[in-house]
Amino acid sequence: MAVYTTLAALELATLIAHYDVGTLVSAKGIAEGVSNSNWLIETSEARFILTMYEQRMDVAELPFFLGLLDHLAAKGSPVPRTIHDGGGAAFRTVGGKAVALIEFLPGVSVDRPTPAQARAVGAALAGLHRHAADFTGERANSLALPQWRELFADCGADGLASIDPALPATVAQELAFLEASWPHHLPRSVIHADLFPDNVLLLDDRVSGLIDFYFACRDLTAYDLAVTHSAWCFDRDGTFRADISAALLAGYGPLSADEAVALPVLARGAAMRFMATRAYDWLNTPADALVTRKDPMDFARRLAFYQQAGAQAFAA
Ligand SMILES: Nc1ncnc2c1ncn2[C@@H]1O[C@H](COP(=O)(O)OP(=O)(O)O)[C@@H](O)[C@H]1O
Ligand SMILES: N[C@@H](CCOP(=O)(O)O)C(=O)O
Repeated sequence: MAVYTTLAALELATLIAHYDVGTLVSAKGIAEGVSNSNWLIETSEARFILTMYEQRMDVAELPFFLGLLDHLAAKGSPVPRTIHDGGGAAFRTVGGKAVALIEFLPGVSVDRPTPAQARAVGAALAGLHRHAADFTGERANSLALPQWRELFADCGADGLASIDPALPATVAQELAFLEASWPHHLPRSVIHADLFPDNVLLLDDRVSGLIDFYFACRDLTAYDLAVTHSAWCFDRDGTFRADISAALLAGYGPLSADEAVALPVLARGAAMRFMATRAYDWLNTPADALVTRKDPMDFARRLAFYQQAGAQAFAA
């Protein structure tokens, strides 16, 4: 459940009155998501998403995230626009917390994509990278290799072993491998960095929304494809879906020779990135917290797959 803060009807109506969007009709908390509080807002004119940024968000970074949404939407990516208030501001403050009103996009997140949907996701990701090319905002990746090492160190060997006895050795070996082989020289761009199925809205085979840009940053472009591959190409039981992989890669389009060679290493990195945050959260989320912890072992198994399959994981 991701509604950490309650907002009284009067507070909501007062907030909405600062925008040229009609009058408040209803507001419902949205249970999905883990990071921020979200409400589905209905006004006399349209639907919107109201996001309240919770403790993990550095408000100084909001202009980057919200500016990126506006830039991509203007270029034609299926990304929600930020609604600006009467004074032109992209976010406001309520009870000491930043809030933004965002365009509501239709569509549903799928659990088990079809190849046609995976192809559309690949194409939408390529479009996002193209459309972001002239975005001037800058944000470094705050969850890159050095931070994975820090997060695993914070977990401690005993903590990792409490998740799985083999995890401390797996993590130590893989960090050493990635630090020695990370392809720092590849082309860079603004990337989404978290394009999981729950961050993509689909209408049949069409991508109607790319959402949740709060990990977006400038990093290796092909790393974004590797993240997306690691998130989309496995069944719930961990089985690799070669058909989804082939469709996602075909939808994305051709990579440079260097990027294609680097994909297996980038995918191992992607698996480690999500193992790191999930393991940290697994050990540090109180039992009575409102959010459901995500299993780090899902990505330990994907890492083992990428280690074993190498380039075969990306065969056409
Ligand atoms: N622009 C949008 N249009 C439609 N639904 C949205 C939009 N933004 C968020 N949502 C809904 O809210 C949920 C949580 O949003 P998300 O940004 O993923 O939160 P979190 O950052 O906490 O994970 C999404 O799963 C989706 O159902
Ligand atoms: N995609 C990440 C979790 C990030 O949460 P989100 O709800 O903000 O996308 C994972 O699966 O570990």
